[in-house]
Parts: sequence; C-alpha cells; structure tokens
Amino acid sequence: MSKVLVSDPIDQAGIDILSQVATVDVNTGLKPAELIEIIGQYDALMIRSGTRVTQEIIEAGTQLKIIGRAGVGVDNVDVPAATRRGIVVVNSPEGNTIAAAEHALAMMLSLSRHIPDANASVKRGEWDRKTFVGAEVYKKTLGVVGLGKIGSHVAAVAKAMGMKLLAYDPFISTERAEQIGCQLVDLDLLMQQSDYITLHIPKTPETTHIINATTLAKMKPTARIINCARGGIIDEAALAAAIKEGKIAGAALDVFESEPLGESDLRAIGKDIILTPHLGASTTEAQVNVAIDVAEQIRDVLLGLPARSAVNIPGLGPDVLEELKPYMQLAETLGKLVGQLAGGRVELLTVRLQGELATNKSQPLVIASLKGLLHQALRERVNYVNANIEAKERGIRVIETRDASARDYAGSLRLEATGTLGTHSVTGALLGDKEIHLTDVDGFPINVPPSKYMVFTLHRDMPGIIGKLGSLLGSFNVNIASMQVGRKIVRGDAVMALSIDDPLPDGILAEITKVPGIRDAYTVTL
Ligand SMILES: NC(=O)c1ccc[n+]([C@@H]2O[C@H](COP(=O)([O-])OP(=O)(O)OC[C@H]3O[C@@H](n4cnc5c(N)ncnc54)[C@H](O)[C@@H]3O)[C@@H](O)[C@H]2O)c1
Ligand SMILES: O=C(O)CC[C@@H](O)C(=O)O
Repeated sequence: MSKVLVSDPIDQAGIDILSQVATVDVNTGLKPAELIEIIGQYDALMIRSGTRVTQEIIEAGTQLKIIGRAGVGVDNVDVPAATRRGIVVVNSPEGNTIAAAEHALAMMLSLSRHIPDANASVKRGEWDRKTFVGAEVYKKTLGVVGLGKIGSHVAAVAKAMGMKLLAYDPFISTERAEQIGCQLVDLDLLMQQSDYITLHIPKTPETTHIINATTLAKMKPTARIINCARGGIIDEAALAAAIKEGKIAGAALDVFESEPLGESDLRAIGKDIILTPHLGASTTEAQVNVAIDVAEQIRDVLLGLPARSAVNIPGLGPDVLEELKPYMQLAETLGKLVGQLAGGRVELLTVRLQGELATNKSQPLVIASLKGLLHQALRERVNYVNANIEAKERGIRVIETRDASARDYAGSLRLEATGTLGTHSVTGALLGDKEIHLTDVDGFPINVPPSKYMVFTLHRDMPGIIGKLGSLLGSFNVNIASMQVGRKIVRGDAVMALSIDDPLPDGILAEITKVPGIRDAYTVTL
C-alpha cells in the first residue's frame, strides 16, 4: 500500500479520502532535518503553507510521486526541483478563493473603523468613542492589484458596497476588467488615486517588493493598503516607515516576508495597522474544500490517474485528458519507436498532428512523444512531468506542425526524429478509437499494430528476400508473429516490419544486414 505524509494540519475530510488508497501518517511541525530523515518512505506529501519543501527534501523523497498543496500558492515548494525529479505538484486553485477575498474585505472594513483596537479598549474597561472615529468605504476608490480569482471577488463585493474600482493586472484584458466593473490602469495611477489598495498577486521575481518606498510615496496620505496575498510583495521596512511618517494612513497585513512574524517594526505601530497570522484561508469551508480537492488528486495520482490541477504538467481538465489518453499512448509508442530507429543522439523532433487531430491541443501529445523518445535513455525516470525539461537539457529541439487536410485516417500523428545518425519518421493512427496502428515508417505505407518486440528492415523489394530473412531468424530460434512489407513501387525500396515473440538475441542484427538486398535493420522494444 502507498504511504502519504501529511505534514501540516488539514481537514479530516482529506485524510478520509487519502485513507481509501494509502496509509496516512499525520506528522505536523517537523523540522526540516526531521522531514528529510523520514520523507524517503513516502509516495506522497500533503502540505499547507507551514512546510517548506526544499530541493533537499525533494531529493531525499526518493519514492515521492506527488506533492499536494492544500491551498493556492505553491511558493513554499521548489517546483522546478520537483519537476526535474518527475514529481507532480498539485494545488487547490479555487478552494479558498472566497475565504481569502472575505478576509481582505474584513481587513479593509476593520482598518477603516479601527475595530480591533476599539474592541481591545472596551475589553480593557474603557469607553473611548473619540479615538476610533472611522471612514466610510462608500464612494471611495479601491485599487485592486491582481484581478484573478480572489481580486475579482473582492472587486465584485466592493462594487456592491458602492466603491469605485481601479485595477492593475498586465495579464488581463480591458474587456475582462470592465465586466467586473474595474477600470484597468497602470500601477502608478492606481497608487495615486486609490483610497484603499488591496493586493491579490502571486509572489514572483517581478512582484517581490513591487510595493516599496517609491510606490508607497505615490499614495494619498489618507490611503490604506491591504496584503492578504503573499509576504514579500510589500517591503515591510518601507511600509512601517511610511505609516510612522504619516505618508499613508494605514495597512492591514495577513502575510509577511518571514512567517511566523518575528521581531518587526510593524508590531510597534498602533491602531493604523492590523496584523493577522496568515488567516486568509482559515475558514471551516475553505479548509474542507482544499483538503478534499488536494486529497482527491493525490488519491488519483497514486492510482495512476491524471491530476486535475497539476502546476507542473499541462493544465487539462479530466474530460479533455480522458479524450486524449488513447492519442497520448499513440504518441508515446511512436516516440519510443522513432527514438530507437534514429539511434544515437536525437537533436530535433518534429511532431505533426494530422487530420482531425490537427484541431486538438498539441502540448500533451508533444510531452507524450518526448516521454517515449527519452524512454530508451531514461527508462522509468522520465514521465509526463519532466519529459519537457529532460528534452531541453539534452538539447532536443521540438517543432510542432499541423496538417488538417491529411485524410488517410480520421486523425493520425507523425513523428520525425533527426539525430547524429540520420532522420527517421513514423506515423500512427487509432483504429476504432483505441487500437494503435503503425501506418507509415520512413515514408513507406504499412498497417501493423505495434508489438513489444519488433524488427524493421530497409531493403530492396525482390523475390526470395522474405524467405531468406525468415530462415535466418528461424536458425536463431526467433519466432515471427507477423510480418508486413511496405513499398511505394514494385521492386523498389521497401520497409519490412516484423513482430517477434522475444527480444532479438545479440549479434543477429549484423547477420540480418548481410542478407543480400537488406540495407539496414533495426530492432525495437516498445
Ligand atoms: N492569505 C491567504 O491565506 C491566501 C489564501 C489564498 C490565496 N492567497 C494568495 O492570493 C494570491 C492571489 O490568488 P488568486 O487565487 O486570486 O490567484 P490568481 O492566479 O487567480 O490571480 C492572480 C492574478 O495576479 C495577476 N498577476 C500576476 N503577476 C502580476 C503582476 N506582476 N502584476 C499585476 N498582476 C499580476 C495575474 O494576472 C492574475 O490575474 C496568491 O498569491 C495566493 O497565494 C493567499
Ligand atoms: O494554508 C493556508 O492556510 C494558507 C493558504 C494560502 O496562503 C494559499 O495560498 O492558499
């Protein structure tokens, strides 16, 4: 049975799902060294934001197949290191959207009305109504930085509260922003004109300290800023200084450059700052959503099924993947075949989607072709996650082409590999939507289902050659299961495809090429 380690607190609903297929160990609060020591026994790791999955941990996780992040941000996982090792990383892109958006809105209102400090003063026995005079958000301008899932929900609710909306997001269209009721502007204008600014962007090299002393200086002295996205997007030292110097009116932060928040100037600021300990996703509903979402994906991957929200393999819905699966098997088989025909080091792979297939997404088929192509060199180490990276690291260039006019089969796939030993091509199609057939090898039409062990020859089409090859193989006790010749003209060049029952014993390939008329011979294992 598989083993799953849950290293941060997750809802029981997730544990119940994992327990259907695996032994589940819940072991939270581990130090990095402790995690490194035990991770080698586990097939899957499920985390929230508390566990930092470094390259060292990934390398120690020799059995790991999947890392599941019960939440959105995967910035606590070294995704490139996982990808190189062929480990799927999945998250829950939507499970806590509403929770995080509502936390940002709660922060905005709490900040405007000084609710945390007013509450604390009443609890201390005071009745101070002067200190806590607030401001209304109605008719004020909210600047939303990042108009994705959370930013859009915040915008929709703020609009209903009568706020005017500006948004900065270089990756969305003006039309999309207008649909949500936002005017798309550049960051400078948003900083200058907003009364409230709320951040909903991922932490990337581009967004790290995107809010700094310079951008803060553009804000109105009455404006407030809210960060429920990621620590490090705001330069905390510059923010503390801006509030203390009265350059801005206040801030509310749920996330910090370093968590848990240690020594910080932010703590010393009174009622103009609200700090919460990364609570954006901490609602009962969100925790059930993300736990189920991620546990289901871990269960599926451990059962050999695709994950629906993998961050390091093509994002295809389960229905699309289901439809493409037979073609992915075709692509992988053709990749294995063309790689072995090409031999040596392949430098260029051309993937051509033909007929009906030409309208399909090519990326999964390219990845499956590369997985097949690299199988000879990497065996089980190559998978859908790392095939692209492994190919890039080996300097294999990939060209994708489409030919919707190809009509021989409803849909077919042609792979051409060029390497240090020459160029070879293979084409295949699905018969009856499922059965893989090779339909062309090196430009010669054939129609054979691939088998585990095969021999291909390039020869001159002439009387007696098939018999001679048959006797030669027979003399070495090789049993031929099927044989077919593909030729373009009678007595011209031809290709022979033989399925054999066992691997071709060593040394026989050289004997085959000695048969008069046979120019080249290849043995492949699929
Ligand atoms: N506090 C919490 O507990 C909590 C909970 C959930 C999510 N989050 C965080 O909230 C953030 C947003 O999550 P989401 O689900 O809305 O993500 P999302 O991917 O749906 O939206 C992110 C948006 O940011 C935009 N963006 C990316 N780079 C940008 C840049 N340089 N400048 C401006 N915009 C940029 C993208 O175009 C996208 O529209 C993430 O950082 C996530 O980790 C925090
Ligand atoms: O695990 C958490 O509670 C935080 C999750 C949140 O930061 C996320 O990115 O989804």
